Amino acid sequence: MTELDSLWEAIQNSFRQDTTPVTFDTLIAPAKAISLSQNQLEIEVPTPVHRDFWRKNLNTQLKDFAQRELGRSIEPRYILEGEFTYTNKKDAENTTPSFEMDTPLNPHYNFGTFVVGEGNKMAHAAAFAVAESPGSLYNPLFIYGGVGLGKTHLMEAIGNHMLQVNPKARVKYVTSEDFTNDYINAIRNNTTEQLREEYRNLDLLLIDDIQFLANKEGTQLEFFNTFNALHDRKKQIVMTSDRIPNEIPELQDRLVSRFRWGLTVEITPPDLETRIAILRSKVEEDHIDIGNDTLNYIAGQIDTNIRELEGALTKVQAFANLSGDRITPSLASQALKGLHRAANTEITIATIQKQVADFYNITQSDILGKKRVKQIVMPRQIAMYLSRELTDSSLPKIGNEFGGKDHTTVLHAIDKIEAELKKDTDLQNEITKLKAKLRS
Ligand SMILES: Nc1ncnc2c1ncn2[C@@H]1O[C@H](COP(=O)(O)OP(=O)(O)OP(=O)(O)O)[C@@H](O)[C@H]1O
Repeated sequence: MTELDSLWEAIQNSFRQDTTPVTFDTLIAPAKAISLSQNQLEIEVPTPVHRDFWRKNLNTQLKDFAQRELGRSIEPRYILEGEFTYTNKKDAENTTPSFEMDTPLNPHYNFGTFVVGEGNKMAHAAAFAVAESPGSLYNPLFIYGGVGLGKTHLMEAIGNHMLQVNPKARVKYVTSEDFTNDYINAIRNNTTEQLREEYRNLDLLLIDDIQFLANKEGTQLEFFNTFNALHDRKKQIVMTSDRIPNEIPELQDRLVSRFRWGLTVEITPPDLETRIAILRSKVEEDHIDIGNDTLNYIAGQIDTNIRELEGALTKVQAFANLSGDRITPSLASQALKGLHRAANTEITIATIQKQVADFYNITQSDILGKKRVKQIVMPRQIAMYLSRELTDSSLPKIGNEFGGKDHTTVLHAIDKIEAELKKDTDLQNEITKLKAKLRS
């Protein structure tokens, strides 16, 4: 008989004497010891109910019995039958659960390198205030806006600032997908307690792209609990998203309402001056010799996404390096030919309204107006739906551009069209045609 077998037999006997036969037969006997190391005993249980029961009601006794038998203390670990474990999967031996590997902050993402302009000044001020007094001013801070507008930059700047003031601060940056994966791995590896401990002992949690929690109920619950634990202890939470909390589909109301406890700020696309200033700060930082006229030209080409703006600058530089020519507006224009075309075909809400109005033989002012007749209501809803699909605009912005309508009206329109599209093939064809026209 191995040490493991004799230990388990002794433990089972002790439990048999200490509990009722029913409890023993239903909850204790089905558990099996599967491995024993210096300080860990792995026990396989058939269902999560068994696992919970062992953890809650039998853990202390189990440790006492084992200590008595072995003369040393061991930590029990419960594994669901058939579940993945590190010890029985050789190839996973060197894998540590991902939540132990903090994503390091990008040192470039700090307040010093962030150019403040009209579209981001409120978000910048809020982020800075939070970095200066974490946990007390705006908690959570929720930053939302379109793609590539500096949300992650600002969020990480808060983390970098906090670490500068206190290098020992526990700061964690994750995307909501990382959070989901951490959670799934923890369930699979039976390490949810460690995961919780790790997240709930942070000083600052930065969670990026929170919209990806949509439809993930279990993760939302875990996040809800993490949120509460941090918030109760006045630890700062910062989130980013491409939209406001109540526009995130299938996000539980209790999360939405908690996200509103702090401050929600929007970042909107930068105006021309800010785009030029961003480019200028980048060329200064990288010591690139490039004149203002060229910077103005590049900034004029890309107006919605700062990542693309930076990409355009890199493209122009690469083009100049290859050709050996000086960087001028005309060289930039050659380098950005493809981009230029893309910028020209960018779809705006106004173009959508016009195309939809033409398509259904109504006027653009019908689309913007309030008439409730069917021939107008449906095209109006289609135009709202397409605005959401084909532009980066938020619901409030769309509402605004449709004659100052409330964002809930827009949301209702989108839901309505989505529902119709599932069953109405004529509508499907019409929308396909409209999209093709808009993209041509
Ligand atoms: N105001 C700014 N000043 C300087 N650089 C900026 C500014 N805003 C954005 N950037 C730069 O633009 C790039 C994209 O920014 P970032 O990744 O923060 O955008 P995002 O809003 O998080 O995008 P996504 O929605 O794709 O996650 C980064 O390199 C960032 O440093």
